[in-house]
Amino acid sequence: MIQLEQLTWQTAGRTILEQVSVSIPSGAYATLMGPTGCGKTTLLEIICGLRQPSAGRVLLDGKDVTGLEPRERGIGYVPQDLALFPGLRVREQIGFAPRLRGARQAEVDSQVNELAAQFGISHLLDRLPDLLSGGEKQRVALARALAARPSLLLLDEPLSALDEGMRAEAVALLQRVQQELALTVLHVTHSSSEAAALGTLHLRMTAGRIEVV
Ligand SMILES: Nc1ncnc2c1ncn2[C@@H]1O[C@H](COP(=O)(O)OP(=O)(O)OP(=O)(O)O)[C@@H](O)[C@H]1O
Repeated sequence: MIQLEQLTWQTAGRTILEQVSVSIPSGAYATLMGPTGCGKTTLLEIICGLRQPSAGRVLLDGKDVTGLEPRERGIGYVPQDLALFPGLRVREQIGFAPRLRGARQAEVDSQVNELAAQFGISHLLDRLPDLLSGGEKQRVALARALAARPSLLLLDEPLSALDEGMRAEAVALLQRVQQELALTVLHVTHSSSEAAALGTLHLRMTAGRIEVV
């Protein structure tokens, strides 16, 4: 369960988010749409702790996480540009969070292999990100986010770089992963068909506010 309470974010004299309050129940697949520049990425970054709100609170399963570091929040984040680490091979990207948790090598390897199989990227484990296609990068970024074993997954337009066929495949993959892992998802998209296919809760942001549609 994510609860956003009266979140406000101001910068350079502009109010981008204005007292945004919304609850997303555990296990929901929430989609968030809204015009470009309205503050969707800003909201995701506040939820995962990459930005501090000017006011308001973020609660995860009833716990106030507003002051916690990103890695203390148990949130998986796939940013718009995917942000793969340039010098790391796919196995190191996916193994990053388990390593950070202090997992032993055998445990890291087994988790990397399991996620790679789940995402159909086992044959790519020794590649650097420069040598991956857009769709392959997107799968690696998702696998890397899930390696942190999050209960909440934040996705910022994760399918926008994909062609129609790959997008349909990715939608099916997201549905399967969300159900298998009982994840709560907040997925930003500009595509109403993507939102309709995936969402169990539809949110719209306009003029710094969010409403359920
Ligand atoms: N660090 C910053 N300093 C000043 N303005 C910023 C900063 N970060 C974001 N903004 C502004 O805040 C607004 C919201 O940006 P944000 O990236 O959250 O929008 P968005 O809804 O995700 O857009 P898009 O759909 O195009 O990805 C934009 O007008 C942007 O220019």
